[in-house]
Amino acid sequence: MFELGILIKNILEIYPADKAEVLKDQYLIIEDKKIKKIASMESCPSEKEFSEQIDAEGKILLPGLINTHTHSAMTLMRGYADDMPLQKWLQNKIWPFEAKLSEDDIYWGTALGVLEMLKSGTTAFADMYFAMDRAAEVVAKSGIRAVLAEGLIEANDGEEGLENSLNFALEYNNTAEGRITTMLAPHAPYTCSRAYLAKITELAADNNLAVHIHLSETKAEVEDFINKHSVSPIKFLDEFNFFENHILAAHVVHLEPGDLKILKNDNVNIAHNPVSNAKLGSGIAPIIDYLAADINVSLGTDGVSSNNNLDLITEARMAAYLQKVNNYDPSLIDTQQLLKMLTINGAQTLNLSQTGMIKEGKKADLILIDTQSNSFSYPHHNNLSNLFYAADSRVVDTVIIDGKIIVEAGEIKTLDQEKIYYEAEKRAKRIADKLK
Ligand SMILES: CSC[C@H]1O[C@@H](n2cnc3c(O)ncnc32)[C@H](O)[C@@H]1O
Ligand SMILES: [Zn+2]
Repeated sequence: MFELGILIKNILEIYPADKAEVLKDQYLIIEDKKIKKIASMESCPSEKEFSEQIDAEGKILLPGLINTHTHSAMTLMRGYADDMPLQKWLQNKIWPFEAKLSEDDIYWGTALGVLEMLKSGTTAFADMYFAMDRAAEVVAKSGIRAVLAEGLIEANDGEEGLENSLNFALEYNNTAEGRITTMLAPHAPYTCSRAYLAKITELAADNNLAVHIHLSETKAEVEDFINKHSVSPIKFLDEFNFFENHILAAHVVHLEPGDLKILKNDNVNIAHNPVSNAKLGSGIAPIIDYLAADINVSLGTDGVSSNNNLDLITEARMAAYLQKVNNYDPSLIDTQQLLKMLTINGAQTLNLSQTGMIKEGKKADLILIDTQSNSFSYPHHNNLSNLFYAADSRVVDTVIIDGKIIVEAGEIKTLDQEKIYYEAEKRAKRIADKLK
């Protein structure tokens, strides 16, 4: 049947993200999954010409937010392991819990993560975890966009795991009507050997796949690495051309001399995770230096166990505040930069160049923010300021992905929220009880 498209009318303001300009009193037409037209309400066509229409009075339109580093199923570990440093947290609490996860647990943990991401305005995310075929089921059902990768820890996964992760990446790339793409994902240079990482580098190049990795997250990790290998993790990877593929490097908090030059020359994409870095006491990534060097910086939440939510609006606030306080300079990282990190930069990081901005011809991944919501606060001098400095994700009203309305008036249309809460609670308790 011929699809008539969606009309969004009376949009208070549009923030395109690729330019600082704010468009006021607009309408936008979505057709065939894409943004067909953006224009002033003065020339708005009749709503009869459309199959669906949204009245966006009092609402502002933004590109969908992009979470460039998470482990969705870790929602099951929310509140299970707080107030610990990274290695102790992983070794004493997280890895023992993960060893007890079944594939169904991962399905329901991912479902809880995706539900929370959608309701908080995230339209695309990058996930590194286990049993990603089950995560892919959730992505397909929910309508979200995702870049999925099977995480690899050499001691657990070995050659067989590597082969499986490649098979997953090849089989699932460009599935769910194109909403799922894939990467390879060695966990970190301290859990994978040179030979293993070199093999992944070769496989990524041969199969045109990007690579997602945790990199230089804590001071102790970098110091231990240097003691063992005599060079920093970044220099170590550079020695066998790891960075020649498209790289999504999560964290990148602690640099050694020479590292910044490598990141810049090799166009490494950095997923900055300020809340997780703060909570685990890992430090503050020098993103001001990255941005000054024209390195692409986007934002990620990391897993819920180190955050403890998936709210990119509060993540952005933390990103700005940490740079301001750490450098004694309140002018650092303004709201337009936050918007860019959450959208265009995220799209570049995930190789999703058709998303991340509001422009005719781009994919219709869009969110409407309700400026009348209690959480948005008053007065309204500057709506982007209220969004990032006063609000939280409860202000998200509508989420559209690939031209489809997924969240309407704050309610999810594609997933069974009550069932997800029930399953997540039951499964998280079962594992925690076993580990007591
Ligand atoms: C191999 S799948 C991903 C693996 O990473 C673990 N993880 C979660 N958060 C972090 C982090 O901040 N640094 C390092 N590793 C992390 C997760 O629990 C999985 O085991
Ligand atoms: Zn992580």
